[in-house]
Amino acid sequence: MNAVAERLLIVEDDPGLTRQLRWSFDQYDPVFAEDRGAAIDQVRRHEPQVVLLDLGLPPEADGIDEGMRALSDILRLAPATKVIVVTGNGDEESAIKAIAAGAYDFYQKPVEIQVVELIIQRAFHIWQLERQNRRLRADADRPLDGLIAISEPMRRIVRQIEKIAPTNATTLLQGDTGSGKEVLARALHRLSPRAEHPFVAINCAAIPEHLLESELFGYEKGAFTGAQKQTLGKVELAEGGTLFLDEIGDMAHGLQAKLLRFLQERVIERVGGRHEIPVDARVVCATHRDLQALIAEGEFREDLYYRVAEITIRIPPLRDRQGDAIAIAKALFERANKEHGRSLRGFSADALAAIEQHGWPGNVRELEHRVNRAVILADGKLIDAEDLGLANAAAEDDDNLLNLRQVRDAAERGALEKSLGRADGNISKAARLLGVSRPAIYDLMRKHGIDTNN
Ligand SMILES: Nc1ncnc2c1ncn2[C@@H]1O[C@H](COP(=O)(O)OP(=O)(O)OP(=O)(O)O)[C@@H](O)[C@H]1O
Repeated sequence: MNAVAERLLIVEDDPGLTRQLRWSFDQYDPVFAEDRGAAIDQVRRHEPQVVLLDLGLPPEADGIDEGMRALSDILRLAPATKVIVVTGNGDEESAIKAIAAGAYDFYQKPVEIQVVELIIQRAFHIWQLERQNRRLRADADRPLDGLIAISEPMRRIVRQIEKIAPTNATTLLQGDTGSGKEVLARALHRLSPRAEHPFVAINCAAIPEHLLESELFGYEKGAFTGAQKQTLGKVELAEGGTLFLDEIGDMAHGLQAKLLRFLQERVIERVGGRHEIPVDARVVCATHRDLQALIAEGEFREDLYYRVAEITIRIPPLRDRQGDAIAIAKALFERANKEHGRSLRGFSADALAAIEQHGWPGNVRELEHRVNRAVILADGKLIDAEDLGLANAAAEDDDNLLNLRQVRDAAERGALEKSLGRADGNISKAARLLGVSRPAIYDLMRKHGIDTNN
């Protein structure tokens, strides 16, 4: 944290004393004012961290009213300023009044330069410490840190998140795999009054149905073979905080009914338990699937849909968020460059063009994956399209393709086929290569008519 130049303002109407102070404190390059108006002008112009203020200012050099007004004006304008008031000999009452009004310290005339100097030094020191503190706090208060939103649709989403955060509304984040659903859910939590309480995430697609119930709702000792002790579920662990249910579209029907009950009545029952336990947790769900279509197919309960989608936020795929891919790539690059101890300079022009052109079927996660790999493997000082594994995509036979959608679809299919090929048809491995989840790769295979039994 870099220090700023120290600047002292001396508000004093006695010319003899002013001269003495100027000479004594020239290391601070002091600025001067003789009355309240001039003092305020100097505060505006020079933003001094420390002010030495004589309380007996004209037109009432014998009273303290004008000095007290100057004190309050300065603090209103620049509350962090350390104001040291100078009072008449023995006038403790005024000094105490000034301290009560926000002055940092006081000093009684006659002025002894060495003592005043110590007080001033300490005031600058405290100001620096407080500034550091303010900065650290501001960093912690920026919960959207790390979330990059350059494109208009993403900026709109961030504004929505900021509005929804203080409420308890159950929110559904709908977006393709890797598009940032979890980052947004976390931001929502951190911006909410629940921020001090836990954020508990669970991926409904990753856990087999019979285990998901006990993961979610917990179980009592002896509820089933292996249930050796009472165990709390994710819902209970999120007490006071936020429960993030990822891939809600993949939740089995039976469990949907239990989740609905929790959302309606705000109570749960542990597996093998006999009584209801009230839980106060805000629920945020996410899915890459089209819940309306799932409802039509009878796979998702309509009543649950209306409960989880009190507010729906649709996150567009990365390819539709103009400017985001490059901005996120650059931020990811900085992080990876540091993390892997490399000293690369950035992206070459062809890499940037490839990032803009690529269809990003795996969205930000794919971007993260490619940038990380490129940072580790790049030979030169700049990352080029080849390091990103995008050289072919850029040079693909695009003359034969009519529009952007077709280009993207072709790139998506190409990447899919390549990864399946490289993984010898092993879906999990192919998903890892592409940086997408298993359900997402099945969706992509369906979309491109690729046989899952291949
Ligand atoms: N706008 C963004 N700015 C910076 N990083 C982002 C952004 N969006 C996503 N990321 C990063 O991309 C990765 C994937 O994001 P996230 O896990 O939130 O996606 P998701 O939609 O929840 O994925 P999935 O559907 O596969 O669970 C994370 O590492 C996340 O930090």
